[in-house]
Amino acid sequence: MSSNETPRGPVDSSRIPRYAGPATFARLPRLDEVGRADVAVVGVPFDSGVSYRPGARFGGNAIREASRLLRPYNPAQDASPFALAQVADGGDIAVNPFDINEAVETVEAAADDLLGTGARLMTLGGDHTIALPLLRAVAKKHGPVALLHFDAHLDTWDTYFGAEYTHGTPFRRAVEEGILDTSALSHVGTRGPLYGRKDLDDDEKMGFGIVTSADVMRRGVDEVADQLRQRVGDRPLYISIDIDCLDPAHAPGTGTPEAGGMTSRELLEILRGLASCNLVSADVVEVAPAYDHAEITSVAASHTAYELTTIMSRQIAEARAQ
Ligand SMILES: N=C(N)NCCCC(=O)O
Ligand SMILES: [Zn+2]
Ligand SMILES: [Zn+2]
Repeated sequence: MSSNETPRGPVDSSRIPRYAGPATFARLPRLDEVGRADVAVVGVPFDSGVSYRPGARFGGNAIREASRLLRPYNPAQDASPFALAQVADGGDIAVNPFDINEAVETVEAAADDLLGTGARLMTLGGDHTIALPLLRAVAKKHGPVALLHFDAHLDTWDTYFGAEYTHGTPFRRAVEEGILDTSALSHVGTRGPLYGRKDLDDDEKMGFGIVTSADVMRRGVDEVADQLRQRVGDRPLYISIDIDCLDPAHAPGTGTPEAGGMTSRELLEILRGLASCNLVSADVVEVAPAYDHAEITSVAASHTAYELTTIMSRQIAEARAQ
């Protein structure tokens, strides 16, 4: 879309029932219907990197289904994200479920292609393994990026069963590869048992700060968002959201749930507090609908992706206006 074209928005749910027709994210047009997008929403049906319950390969489509109820105006950010920029659903990246190395390469290549069109990426579903190839692609474009990683887990472990590419190891690999700006890294929502104290020591050496779920509760969302904003500054920022950052009460449909997590309200409010950051791409991973009830998890994930796309659309519109 060039700057003088009006973005094509979602199907009007006051005219066509929102439960009718195939699901795209927020009932937006498909990418092939609009040619190119400022924000491409893409599913990644991959879960061969999990260490416990499988099922995140179905996350992207569950989030699309739950996103039928999203409406075009976001009052929390005073913005109509799909009118400010062209947001479109780019479908799924077809990854090999039997070969993790090949899957990682496929995700990176698909992300390269989409970023090469000038789009920012909002990926849906998959297990956390996919953050590594997505970060590789983003870093090729922007250089090493700041990372805010919302998760119960550190995901900076080394290997599982000798495997380097798993959902517990993407951010150690990313630090090793030099694709993260190690002066601006933070986990948010961390909690639960670890393998040993060394997990935390290693993580700190890699440059990560930690805001635990208990910190969010004690200090409150505004103070946490302020601190994260300061840490990130105006660096290009990637936000990776493992839905298990939420308490299992707010996100039961996930593969490695841990008690004592954030509420969906806390997560959404922290994200809104990051609206001024230079968000270049984001993911929402680890939604495993087979363990969900009443779409609790996929509704939370769809609203999370909505806040993230709103941040990106606002920034695209602001940059155009300058
Ligand atoms: N990235 C997620 N969701 N979980 C990582 C858990 C790794 C483990 O089994 O210790
Ligand atoms: Zn996790
Ligand atoms: Zn994770």
